[in-house]
Amino acid sequence: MTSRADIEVRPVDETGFADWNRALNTGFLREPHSSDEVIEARRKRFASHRLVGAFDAGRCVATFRSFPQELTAVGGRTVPADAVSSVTVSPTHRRRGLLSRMMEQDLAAAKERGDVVATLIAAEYPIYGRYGFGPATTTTEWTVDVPRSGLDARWAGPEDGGRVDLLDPEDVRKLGPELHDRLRRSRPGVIDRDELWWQLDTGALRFHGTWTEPFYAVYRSASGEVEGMVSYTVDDHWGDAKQPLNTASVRWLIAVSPAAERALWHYLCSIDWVVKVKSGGRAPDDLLPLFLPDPRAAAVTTQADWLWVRILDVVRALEARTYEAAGSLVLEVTDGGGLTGGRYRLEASEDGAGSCTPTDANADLSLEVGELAALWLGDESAVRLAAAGRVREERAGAARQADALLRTSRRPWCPDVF
Ligand SMILES: CC(=O)SCCNC(=O)CCNC(=O)[C@H](O)C(C)(C)COP(=O)(O)OP(=O)(O)OC[C@H]1O[C@@H](n2cnc3c(N)ncnc32)[C@H](O)[C@@H]1OP(=O)(O)O
Repeated sequence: MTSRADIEVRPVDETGFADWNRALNTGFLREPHSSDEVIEARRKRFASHRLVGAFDAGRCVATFRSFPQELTAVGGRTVPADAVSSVTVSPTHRRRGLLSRMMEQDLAAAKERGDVVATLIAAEYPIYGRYGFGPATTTTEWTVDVPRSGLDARWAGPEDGGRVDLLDPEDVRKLGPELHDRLRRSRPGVIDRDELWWQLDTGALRFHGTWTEPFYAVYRSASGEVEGMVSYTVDDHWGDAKQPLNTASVRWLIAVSPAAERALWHYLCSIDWVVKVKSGGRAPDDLLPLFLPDPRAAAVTTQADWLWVRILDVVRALEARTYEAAGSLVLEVTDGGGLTGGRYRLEASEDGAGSCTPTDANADLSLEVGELAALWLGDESAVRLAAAGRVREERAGAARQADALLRTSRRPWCPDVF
């Protein structure tokens, strides 16, 4: 076995990209070699990203990629994030510390650059807590049993003067970015989508070899404003008695008004032949079930952690968001990675603004930096974490007070995978 010192971890340039891509496919258990077209598409997609590989005797055996991202905090301000993806270690080289080496280097560089957080979508829950990440949003998928929903099957469009129209991919590339930008500035947990994201989503850039065009529909309000958009596919499934049993699967549905959400869900549930609608990943408090006369027709089929956040700068993270109540709280934050631990006083004022300063005062609440990430976007409850022994109250009632400050009336939502 090669010793740890003989395996080199270094940035990957143009010349090493095909080998890096082969190692990435291998780690994700996909066909190792990609076509030239796919390699070119990925090269284009990752051109501005930071690619790292680990090399044993010249062969790439581990991959890591990070790139600049904007994440919306509570209140609508965005913070610069170091988005981490393409994390793989070949089965021949696992559990020898390669991920730790790549992650520690990347987080140190992100801190140095001034990123406020690092983000990722975890393949498996146990991997990233050790690096200070915590689960900061939850994803929920519903499957709607359409005939049971109680929706009017004769529905012929929104009753509010708005309208739903089908879109072609090129229209999506024109109208989607502005709608998404409006959404992300109002919804904590949403991340930015760049132009290449829209090209990939609409088949203009083909990343995975095969491409099947999905359906796209838009909701416009009575005044003609674009307020919602959905992308979905439908399978072709018929029962033995020749009855249609199709399932519509939402790839994504974004909206900036409840009217748009209502209309798009009703639209999906009214497509002839469709008896099931799979919602795709939503926030756990999504409005979907409430739009159905019988909310039990929407059954939760998936509920899991989604966006993981690693706070790199406690002061800037806590000052970037707004607060639900006025108050003061001293947090003792432990950071095994040595990037942002310490004792901080959080002061939230009546207008919702927060200030955060290092302090020597007695702590109210002690917690790991990953638990702070779980609280930061408002998804988790400090009272719940205290009950589970994951945060410690140094003053009775501190967890309840933390919830009054940090929790939000709506849960955060990250609609994308990256
Ligand atoms: C953001 C994303 O890209 S998510 C995708 C993550 N990638 C995958 O799931 C692909 C398949 N898995 C892999 O490629 C690898 O197993 C990885 C990347 C998850 C881990 O890489 P490794 O080099 O084996 O990790 P490394 O040796 O640095 O492990 C560090 C520690 O994490 C633990 N660990 C690593 N992976 C896991 C896991 N999947 N489950 C539980 N613990 C894990 C190790 O046991 C080790 O613990 P220790 O320090 O107490 O001994």
